[in-house]
Amino acid sequence: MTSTQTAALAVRIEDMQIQFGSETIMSDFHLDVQEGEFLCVLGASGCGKSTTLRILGDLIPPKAGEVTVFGKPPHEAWSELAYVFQSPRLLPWLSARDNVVLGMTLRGMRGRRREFREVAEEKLSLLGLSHVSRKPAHQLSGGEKQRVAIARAVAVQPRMLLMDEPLSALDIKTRTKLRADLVTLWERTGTTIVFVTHDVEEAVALGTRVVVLSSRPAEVIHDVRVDAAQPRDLSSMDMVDLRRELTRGLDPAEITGV
Ligand SMILES: Nc1ncnc2c1ncn2[C@@H]1O[C@H](COP(=O)(O)OP(=O)(O)OP(=O)(O)O)[C@@H](O)[C@H]1O
Repeated sequence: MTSTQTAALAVRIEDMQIQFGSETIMSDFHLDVQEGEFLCVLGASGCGKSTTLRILGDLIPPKAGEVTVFGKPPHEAWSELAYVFQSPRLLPWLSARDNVVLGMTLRGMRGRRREFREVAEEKLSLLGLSHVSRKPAHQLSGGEKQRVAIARAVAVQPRMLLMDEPLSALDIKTRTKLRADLVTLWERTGTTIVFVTHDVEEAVALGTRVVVLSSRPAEVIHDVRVDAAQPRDLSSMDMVDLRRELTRGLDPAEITGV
């Protein structure tokens, strides 16, 4: 591999082993993510998707193997990442805007509070939330809260967003709207996104690339580039075929959106 290719790599996972007690979740696992990619990760329940995100974010170490994020070990790269989880994890008594500001403060970003608020307003506006920016988080709907969580993650200007089933708790209408917002966000910022989901339709709606992991020990059983322009027609034959292809080798009980 040339140095130019290395520079374009956001994530490199080589021979990674994950073990909890006597259980081997992954052994010799490989995955590369290119900078700027919107990678969707599908896979059997318990195959290690969330654990892999935690390893990238330096929350836990792998048992063995080499993991680099932007060419560095995860403990040197964590400040370039931001997480979005399935639940929004906001402080309920703070306004939407101040939850975003808090994220920037906790990240140790330098600046005046007024500047932080301006950035927060801008990110909330990008996600269609200007009208609720002063509302306390506990008064927001589930979809609004998750948007605030995404705005909070984006406000720290991460080079990579790690998203762990961020839309799965939302109703279909909100989910569909948020998918479109996420694509807009990705197009405008160019941030690398690694997005874990159980929903095949969601993966093909969002990703520039979709990988599917087998159950333990997990390995990549499908790795597909999705070149279709956004917004995508999910009922087109190409998309229907792609959804079928991606579900081969997966337990139908563990996935949705086929
Ligand atoms: N801290 C831990 N201690 C022990 N076992 C763990 C720990 N964290 C995860 N596991 C186990 O490791 C396996 C992989 O977990 P992980 O959450 O990464 O799976 P996943 O692919 O994200 O699953 P799902 O799709 O169901 O969310 C599971 O069997 C889980 O029970």
